[in-house]
Amino acid sequence: MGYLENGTWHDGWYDTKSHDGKFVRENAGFRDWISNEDGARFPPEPGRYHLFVSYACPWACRTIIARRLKGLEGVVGMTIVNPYNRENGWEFGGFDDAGADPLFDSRYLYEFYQLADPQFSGRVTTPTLWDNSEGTIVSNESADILRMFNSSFGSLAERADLDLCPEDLRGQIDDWNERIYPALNNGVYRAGFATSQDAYEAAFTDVFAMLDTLEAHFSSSRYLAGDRLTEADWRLFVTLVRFDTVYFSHFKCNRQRISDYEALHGYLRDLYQVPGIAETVRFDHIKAHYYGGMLAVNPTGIIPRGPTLSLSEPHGRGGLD
Ligand SMILES: N[C@@H](CCC(=O)N[C@@H](CS)C(=O)NCC(=O)O)C(=O)O
Repeated sequence: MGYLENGTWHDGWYDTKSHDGKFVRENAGFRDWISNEDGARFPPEPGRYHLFVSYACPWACRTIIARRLKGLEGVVGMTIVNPYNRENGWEFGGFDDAGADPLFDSRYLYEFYQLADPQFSGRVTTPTLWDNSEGTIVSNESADILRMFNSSFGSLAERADLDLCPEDLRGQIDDWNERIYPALNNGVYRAGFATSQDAYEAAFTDVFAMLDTLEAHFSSSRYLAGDRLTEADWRLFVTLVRFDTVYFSHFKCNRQRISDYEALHGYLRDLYQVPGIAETVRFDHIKAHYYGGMLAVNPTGIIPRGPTLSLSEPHGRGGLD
């Protein structure tokens, strides 16, 4: 884990000291947009863009899921990085299904950031969306990449008809996203990376208040917004699916497991069983990354064997609206 400063790599953990022990996530360094509008700098083109992702990373998995569901696999290339993220950050190869760099044969993901901006200062994160034509990074913000994959590729997407962010549900989707991101998606990280008791407890309270809210919602509704799966569900799914294996123990979010919540657990299984999704959930990468890579949180690097999950059991949610 580290960062670039004026284009030079430094090994280093997050600075919580200057925030009273709180973990504060940095904004993404690249936030351009693939667009089908006339004259766009980054127009949709088959084979032009490449996605660098970690199967361990919930933010990256949002984009893996969108690429999969939209049928963009033949249009946007993808390389899985090694899950450990140690002193040189994200690295190519050396783990089951982690690929070599297909473009420049580099060793580390930070080399792409140096190519995009030789003076770049900031963190090197997954997902990273690379543009082969300009030789630069379009975006390393998953929320934006998710929206680009949903709507910027038009008929290049095999499932151009599938809209993960339909106009009539946009307000509800944005509202859920704005509530779930700080309290839960990032809340588990705020709990796990806190270096003061107060910061940890505030995050813990937010995480379980949100899970309780969601449990009540899913007791009578099948999905977050309307009667369809939307982007808001997939953004939530990537956190829920890691919860019992990682966030409960490693990040100390241990009031309850998702499997202790009846409706949330059914909802999680419902989404896990959507065709194509289970393959995006790689617990070998997830455990290696969190337990084996975050030595500031787990200094021995020991990877726990459990827990046993039941994500493929019947979800029983077909009767809900
Ligand atoms: N806002 C970013 C956050 C991405 C992010 O923080 N990814 C983590 C992996 S789960 C990462 O690459 N961390 C490396 C670092 O912070 O140095 C997004 O949603 O795309």
